[in-house]
Amino acid sequence: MESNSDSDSDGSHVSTTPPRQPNPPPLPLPPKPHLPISNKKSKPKSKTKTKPSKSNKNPPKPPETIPQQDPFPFPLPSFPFHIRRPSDAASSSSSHSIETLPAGFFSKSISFSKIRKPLLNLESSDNEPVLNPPITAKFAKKHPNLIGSSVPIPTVKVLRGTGEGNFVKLNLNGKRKKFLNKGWNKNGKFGSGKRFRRNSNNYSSRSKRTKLEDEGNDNEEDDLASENAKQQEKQKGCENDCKVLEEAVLAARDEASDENLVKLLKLIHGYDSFREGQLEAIKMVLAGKSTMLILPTGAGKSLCYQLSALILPGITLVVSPLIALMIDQLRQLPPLISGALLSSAQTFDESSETLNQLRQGTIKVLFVSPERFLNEEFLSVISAVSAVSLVVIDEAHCISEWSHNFRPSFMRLRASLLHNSLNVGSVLAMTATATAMTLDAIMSALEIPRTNLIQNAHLRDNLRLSVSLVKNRMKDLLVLIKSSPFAEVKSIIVYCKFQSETDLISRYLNDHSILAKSYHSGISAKERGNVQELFGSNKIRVVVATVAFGMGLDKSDVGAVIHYSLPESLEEYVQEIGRAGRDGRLSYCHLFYDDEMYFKLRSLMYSEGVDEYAVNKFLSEVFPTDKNSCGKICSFVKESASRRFDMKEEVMLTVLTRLELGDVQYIHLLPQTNATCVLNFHKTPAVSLAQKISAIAVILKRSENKHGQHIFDIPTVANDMGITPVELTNQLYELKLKGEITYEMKDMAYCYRILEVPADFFSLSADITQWLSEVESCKVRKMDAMFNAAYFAVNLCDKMNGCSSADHTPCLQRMILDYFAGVDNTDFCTKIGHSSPFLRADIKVFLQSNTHARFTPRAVARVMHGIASPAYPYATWGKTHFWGRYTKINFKVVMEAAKEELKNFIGKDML
Ligand SMILES: Nc1ncnc2c1ncn2[C@@H]1O[C@H](COP(=O)(O)OP(=O)(O)OP(=O)(O)O)[C@@H](O)[C@H]1O
Repeated sequence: MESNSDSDSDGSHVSTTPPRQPNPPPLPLPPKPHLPISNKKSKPKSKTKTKPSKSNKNPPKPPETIPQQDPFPFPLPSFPFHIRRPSDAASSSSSHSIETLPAGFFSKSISFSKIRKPLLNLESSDNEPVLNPPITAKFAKKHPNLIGSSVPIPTVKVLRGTGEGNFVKLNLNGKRKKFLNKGWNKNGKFGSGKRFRRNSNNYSSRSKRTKLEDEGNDNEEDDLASENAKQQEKQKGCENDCKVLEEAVLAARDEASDENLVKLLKLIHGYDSFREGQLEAIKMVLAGKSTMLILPTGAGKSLCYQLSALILPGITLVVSPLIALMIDQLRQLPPLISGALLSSAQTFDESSETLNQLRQGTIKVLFVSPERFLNEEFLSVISAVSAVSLVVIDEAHCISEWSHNFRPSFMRLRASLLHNSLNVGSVLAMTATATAMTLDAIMSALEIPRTNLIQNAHLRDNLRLSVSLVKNRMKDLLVLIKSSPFAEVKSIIVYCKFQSETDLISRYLNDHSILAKSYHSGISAKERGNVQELFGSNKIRVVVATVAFGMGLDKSDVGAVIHYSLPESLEEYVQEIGRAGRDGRLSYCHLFYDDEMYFKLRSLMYSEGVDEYAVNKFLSEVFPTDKNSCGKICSFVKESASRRFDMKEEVMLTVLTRLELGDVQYIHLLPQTNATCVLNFHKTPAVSLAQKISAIAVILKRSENKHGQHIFDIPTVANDMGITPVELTNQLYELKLKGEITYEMKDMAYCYRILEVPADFFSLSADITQWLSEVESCKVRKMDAMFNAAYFAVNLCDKMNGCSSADHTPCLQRMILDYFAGVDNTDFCTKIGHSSPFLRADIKVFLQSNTHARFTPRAVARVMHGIASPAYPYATWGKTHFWGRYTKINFKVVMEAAKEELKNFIGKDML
C-alpha cells in the first residue's frame, strides 16, 4: 500500500498540519482495473520470503531513520522490544504466503440513461459564487455583499501591513459607502455618525492626496466637486435606508416577533421568508438561550447568526475551523454589519489593529479560530472591553472526539470558559453533521439543554444519490461524466482521497475534452484561489479535489458531486454531497466504491493511534523530573518530538489539551511558539544594551555565541524572566522596530505552563491511551458504516422503496438518517479478515530482517498495513517487502500477532 502522505484528511489539515510527503507512489493509469495496494514492480530479494506473493517484493533495507530511545525515568511497560539477536529466519519462513482473500463483488451495472432527466437551468447564475480566495481576491462580477475599500471595483481585501488591521466594512447592495458608517456602536446603538477609523482614514488620506496632486487643475476639481455631490446624494439615500433599517432592528430588539424578524430578513437579506429552523434558532438566541442548531448543508445556518448579531447589542464572536472559511463568511456578512477576523496568518500589526478596533467597539462580528482562545491578550480584550452577546461555533462537531473532524483546539470551547471567563450571553453551536454521540458531547461541553436543540433532517431532498462498484475507476468516471444526466451538468466536483489522484484525473479529463482543474492543499494558495474563481465563474466545468475543497463553498449551481474514492465517514459524504444543489435544483451525487480502496482507507484509520508505551514516554517529557517544575513554562519542538514519540503532531496536541481540560488541570497550554531564536545586535553593542534592557541581559547569559550570532531557547529565557514566550517575543519585536536587533525564529514548539505534576503516571497514561483507542475504534466504525452503506445500496437493497439500479436515494437516505440517529449498521457486511495462516511467520521474517530497528507491535502492524508514521516514514519503510501486505486483515489482529512475535524475540534474548 502506498503512503497516506498525500491525502487531505480533513479541513483542519489545511491550517494545522505540515505539508504531506510530496511524492506518493504513482497511481495506475487506465485501463487497469484497480488501484494497487503495493508496488508490484519491485522484486523480492529476501531468501527468507515465505510465499509467492502479489505484493511488492523489495528486500528490507536498513531504515534511514531509526526511532530513538530516550532515557526514561519511569519503569517501562513491555514495549518496544529491541530485537538484539536474530534467529534463523530461513527455517521458519520459507513456506509461508500471504493470504488470498475473497474477491470483490460484481458490480450491478448502472444504466445512466435510466436516471431521470435533469431539471437543470444551464443559464449562468447571477448569484456569483464566492469561494475561498487567497488573502486578497478580486471579483469580476458584482456580488451583493461587497467588502468596502477605497476603490470602486468590488474588492475583497484583508489588509496587510497598512496599520489598519483587517477591519472591513461591508456595503449595501454592492455600493460602496465612502464617508458614512452607520454601523452599530459599542453601546448597541445604530448609526451614531461616528466613522469607522479605516474608512475615515482611507477617505481623508485619499482626498488629501488628490488635492495635492491636482493643485491648480480646475477640471479635476470640478470632477471632484461633482463626485462629492454624487456622494452626498448617495449618502442621503443611504441615510434613508439606514433609518428604515435602524427602526426595523430596534423593533426586533424590542420584540422578536415573527413579523418584526421577517421584516428585517427582507430588508437585510432580501428574502421573503425564513427557511425551516431559522426563525426558531434566531428567537432562541435573542432570548439569550444557548442553542444547538443542526440543519442540512446549504440550509442557511449562517443567516441565523448574521441576523441575531445585528439585533443583539454586544459583539458576536464566530469560531471557525479554517481561515479560508472565515474569509468566506466575512465576505458573506450582510451589509451594515461591521466584520473583522483574527487569524494566525496575520502580522502582529494587523492583529493589534483588529484588537484596537475591538476595544473601540467598532466591530460587530469577529471571526476567530479556536486557537485564539489560548491568547491571553485576546481573552483580556474580549472580557474587559467588549460585551459578547453571542458566541457562534460553526462546524461545532469539531468539539467532539467522536466526530469525523475532531479538532483538539475546539475542546477549549466549553461553557465554563465562555460563560465564566468571557461572560458570554449565549452560545449558538451549528453543524450539518452530528451523530447522536457527537451531539451529546457538544451539548454537554457547551451546557446546552436538550430543550434548546433545533434539528432537521440531514439531507436535502433535491439530491439524487447513486452508487456503483468500480471496475475501471478512471474510465468509469469518464463514462459517468459523459452520460446523462451528468453530461448536462455544468459544474461538477469530483472528490478524491489522494492529492496525486486529483492531478492525474484532471489531466485525464482534459485529455478527453472536459475542462477540469485539480485542487488540494499541496498547491499554492494563489493557484487554489485561481481554481475557485475559474470554477465560480463557470470557466471550468470540473474541479477534481480532495476534502480541502468545499468547506464554506456556496456556489449555488454545483449540479453534481462525484466521489471517486469512498469518503471516510457518512459525515464526510453528507458534507461533500452538500456542495451540490444549493440552489434547490435537482442535483446528482454518485459514489464509486470498491473493496481495495475500502481496505486501504480502513488501514489509514489506524494512522493516528498510539500505544501506552508512547503515551508514557510522552508524559515523562511533558513533566520534567525536576521537583520544582510547577509554574514552569516548558516547550518541545513539534517536528522532532513527533519523530521521537512516533506521534502525529495533532495527536500530541490532543494529549496536551486533555492534560489541560481533563478532570485534573495538569498544565495550562500557551500559544505555540518558536523555541529557538538566532539574534544579531546592530546599533548598540550587546553588553551596553543588556545594561538597559533586562531581556537582553538574560539572553546574553543564556545564549550560545556562534560567529557573532546569539542562539538561545526562548522558553528558557522567558522562564528566567518570569514572563511568557509571547511577552518575550513582543519585547524583541519592539527592539527590532527600533533597529537595535534582528532575529530569526525557528523550531515551532508546543508551549505550556505546568500546574500540577501527576502523582501516578501509569494510571494517567493508561487512561489517555484507553481514550485514544476508543477514538480510533470510533473512526474505524465510521469507515465501516460508510462502506456498508455503499455496499448495501448496490448489493442488498430490495428496491422496494423506490430505489433502482441507478438511483439509490431512498435506501442511502435511510441509512444516513439511521446512522445519525445512532443505529449501528456496521454488522451486515464484514469484509475484513480476522486471521491469516501466514501472518505470524511473515512478521517473524520482517523482524529478523530488521534487527537494527526497534519496534512496538503497533509499528509492526503499521508496516504490514502500509501506514507511514513519523518514526517509520514511507520513504524508508515503504520499500520493505511486507509493506501493506495485510491490509485485509484486521489491524488489531496484526498487532496481536506482532506482540506475540516480539515476545518470542525477547524470550530468546533472555535465554
Ligand atoms: N431564508 C432564506 N431564503 C432563501 N435563501 C436563503 C435563506 N437563508 C439562507 N439562504 C441562502 O442559502 C444559501 C446557503 O446558506 P449558508 O451558507 O448559510 O448554508 P449553511 O447551512 O451554512 O451551509 P453549510 O453547512 O454547507 O456551510 C446562501 O446562499 C443563503 O443566502
